[in-house]
Amino acid sequence: NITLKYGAERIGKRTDQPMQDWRNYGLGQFIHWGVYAIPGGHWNGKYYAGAAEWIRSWEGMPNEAYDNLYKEFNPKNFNANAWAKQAKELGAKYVIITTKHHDGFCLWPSEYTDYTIANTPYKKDIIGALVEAYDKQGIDVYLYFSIIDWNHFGYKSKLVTDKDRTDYEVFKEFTRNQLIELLTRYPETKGLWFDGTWDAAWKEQASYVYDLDKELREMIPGLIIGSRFRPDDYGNRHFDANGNMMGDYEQGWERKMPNTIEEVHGNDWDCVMTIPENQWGYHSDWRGHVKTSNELIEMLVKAVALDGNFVLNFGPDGLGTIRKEETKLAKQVGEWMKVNSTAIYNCGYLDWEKQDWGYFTTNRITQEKYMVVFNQPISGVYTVKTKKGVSIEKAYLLDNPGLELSIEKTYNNEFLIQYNPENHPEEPFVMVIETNKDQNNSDNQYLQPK
Ligand SMILES: C[C@@H]1N[C@@H](C(=O)NCc2ccccc2)[C@H](O)[C@@H]1O
Repeated sequence: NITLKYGAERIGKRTDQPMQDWRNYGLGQFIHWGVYAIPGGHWNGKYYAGAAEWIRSWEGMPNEAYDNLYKEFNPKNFNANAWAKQAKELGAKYVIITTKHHDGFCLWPSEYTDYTIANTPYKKDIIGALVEAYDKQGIDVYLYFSIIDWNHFGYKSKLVTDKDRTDYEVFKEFTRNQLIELLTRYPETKGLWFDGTWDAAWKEQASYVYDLDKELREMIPGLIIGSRFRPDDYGNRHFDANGNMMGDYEQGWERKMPNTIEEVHGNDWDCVMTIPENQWGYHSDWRGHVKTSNELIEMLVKAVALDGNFVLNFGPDGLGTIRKEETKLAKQVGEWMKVNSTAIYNCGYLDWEKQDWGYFTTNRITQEKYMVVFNQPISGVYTVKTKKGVSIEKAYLLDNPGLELSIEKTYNNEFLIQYNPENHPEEPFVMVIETNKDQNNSDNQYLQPK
């Protein structure tokens, strides 16, 4: 073990209520919105092949042109309540909203820079409107904040000269001021989702970030911050020099997912996912693969089955409209959630052997167990290998509890559930299974001591 002053503050999961609530969300919504939505991945009639929110870094976009775009930002179709209502129908339990992306443009009227919504034709506080709207829908609000800030003179990716260092000190105080300002203006905030912390300059700031982390957490008790914020004494992020995770959950799964529980290392984690291959901000010409609702549902279920949360990204356009492809997917996923969210909310990993037909999830409160089916076996036989001494006593469809499914027990304690759906559901479905160990099993209620 290496002695660290700024390493992991805790070993193992946080057990307080705000973190348990976070752990039980299952599904979240990411919103990437800002000035980059105006060009939408094009400039001067040319197509930008990168991620739309990075267009300022493209040689086809002169910095001076980009840095004046905010003077046109006037999203006349923006309706915070409509966005929050759509998120509710999607079934999202929390939302992560970009307050400031790498370009440094602030969607709130920050007093620490002029590069904010207050100095656009729109003028009004976008973050305030969204926090209020999502709160009204009962959706917890988390704020995305980019440490990278291409607009601030003091931001540096690496510190070479003395001037870099003195400028960077100004940038560090600016960053601290903006974060305190955000938590002061929006005390409903449940957590901060930091991004853009991979620079060498930031990785040298272990003690400053440690102190800032502590200061922010003291402002809002229970505040949740992931592993993409603090560097340890040696500049490691996510995991310190002893391999212990820093922060409250692992934030490394961006557009990718773990495949096994071993890769999760017993930590909480989120997967943040784009609908196209790699576009977070609005791009008017999505190229490559656009995920279907069934692909997104399988990612969501896989995340929950491996004890994580799945956060689906939406990139509204320059006028504040959520594009039709995203609206359609939100509706499709939401319809599936209306029927099947019992296997998602408050659910997590069940340590039974993964089977080809799909994923197990279990409710952390009731211990109820679910089989979420994506691959119907031609045989109609669903194999379940339980733990020693655990037998399956009942199996039925979540959306048709009256239809009990037949169960065969093999000699080596495997259970074969038979189900040949007449209607071959064209979408994933859920089976509920009851075991001899379940409190909620009707027979057991009489067997348990009074
Ligand atoms: C959540 C996304 N993160 C931003 C990004 O720059 N990702 C690229 C990246 C992803 C992982 C490690 C380093 C860099 C994207 O612009 C989105 O905001």
